[in-house]
Amino acid sequence: MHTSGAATRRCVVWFGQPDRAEQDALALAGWPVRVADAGSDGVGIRNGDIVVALADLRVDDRGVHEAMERMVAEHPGVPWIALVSPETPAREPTVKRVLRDCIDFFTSPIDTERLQQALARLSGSGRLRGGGPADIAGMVGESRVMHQLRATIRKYAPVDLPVLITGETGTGKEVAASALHRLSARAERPFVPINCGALPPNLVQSELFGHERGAFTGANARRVGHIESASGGTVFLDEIGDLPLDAQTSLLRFLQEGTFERLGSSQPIRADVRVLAATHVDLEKAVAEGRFREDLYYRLNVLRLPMPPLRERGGDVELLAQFFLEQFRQQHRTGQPVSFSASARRAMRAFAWPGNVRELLNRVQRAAVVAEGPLIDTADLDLPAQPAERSVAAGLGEARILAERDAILACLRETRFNISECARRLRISRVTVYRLCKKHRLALDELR
Ligand SMILES: Nc1ncnc2c1ncn2[C@@H]1O[C@H](COP(=O)(O)OP(=O)(O)OP(=O)(O)O)[C@@H](O)[C@H]1O
Repeated sequence: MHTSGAATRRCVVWFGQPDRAEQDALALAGWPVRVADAGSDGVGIRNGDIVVALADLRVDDRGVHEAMERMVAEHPGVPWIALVSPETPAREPTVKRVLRDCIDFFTSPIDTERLQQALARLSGSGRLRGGGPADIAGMVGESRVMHQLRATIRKYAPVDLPVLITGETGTGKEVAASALHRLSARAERPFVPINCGALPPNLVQSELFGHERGAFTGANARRVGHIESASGGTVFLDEIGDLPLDAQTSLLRFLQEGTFERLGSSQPIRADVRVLAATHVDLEKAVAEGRFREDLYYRLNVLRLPMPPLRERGGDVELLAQFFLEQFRQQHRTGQPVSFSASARRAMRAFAWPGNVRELLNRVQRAAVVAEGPLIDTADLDLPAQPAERSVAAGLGEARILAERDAILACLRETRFNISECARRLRISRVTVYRLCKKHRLALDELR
């Protein structure tokens, strides 16, 4: 990628050909422009950079559009804004796909003032962060599926519609719901999570919508329900499949009309609340079996967010394990253990994680307590051991090489690719870190 402009903490990477006035206007607003070519190797994010990418589609050139489509698809974690002109073939499938993946678009002549405002809004919304494992606060993961998930969350957050979050238990559905809230215009208002499965069936209506005094035996005072208390904000209905049918009917009415009634009252109350729902059961099956209202299902299922199981997130399992270990060490002010042995890492990678991220968190916390030395081992995690087949079969020489590669890669990940820190931990020089990366064909740019 060829770039112009100085190294910076935040910048616009403009894939295309901005004119001088456009570049100057953004630079003056504190957004230096790096001009880049869509056919280049990547967005060129340097460590800690905060980047917005502009997909300049103002030329009628199929090659450029195809390159842009590849670039946008390969960097779902970056917010993209499209620039179009009357020359842009907006009906071309390639162009349509780029536009679909962008969070906003501007038409030529570009209103740079409005563009500056859009960039300022993006900064203010907390949607822009430097690259790093916790790109959306509390959501760790660098795998492709997690980048895609974060891009979808950013896209759904500002749209004031229900989102149905699906996925196995412990995949982070509540973490995602909280992110959708924090990245929305409702962020300053309440976020109210409700576990529908934990509510006693006879109290669900009252818990959700409140009750008047005397509405039922024991209702000694008026009570405001969760929906009303979330006014202006977001409710997150976890385990929505467990909602009894009468509460489903009230919820449907609320979603359709924006009103509800407290139990024991016929006075409709209006509340402005966004509804997010989650399920780990097959809601379609519940509909087919008559346990869940079909009309409510369609209302909730406007935008769908499937959470990937941990076993499909590749190296994220190690990243998350190290994250939880560091959290534990900070909370409990303990010095040891500091990391995981190579066999523990193999075991974590091979395990199917039926309880997903929550199970990993629990196992790491337990292991942090029981481990004796500086490294958590497979037995501390109570996981089945995985033989290091390749090393044994290949003899000692190759085993040493593989161990060296594993150690350097693990340390790079733990230090989030901070070369100086990695060198310090391994007690080698920075030059040696680079030399070993070259020797083991570890492409730092790609791994980052
Ligand atoms: N990507 C992630 N990064 C860091 N922590 C995570 C991540 N995903 C989940 N967690 C943590 O894992 C635990 C389980 O997450 P959460 O409660 O959001 O899962 P869930 O899918 O809602 O579970 P359930 O189906 O049981 O309701 C929480 O402690 C959460 O903070």
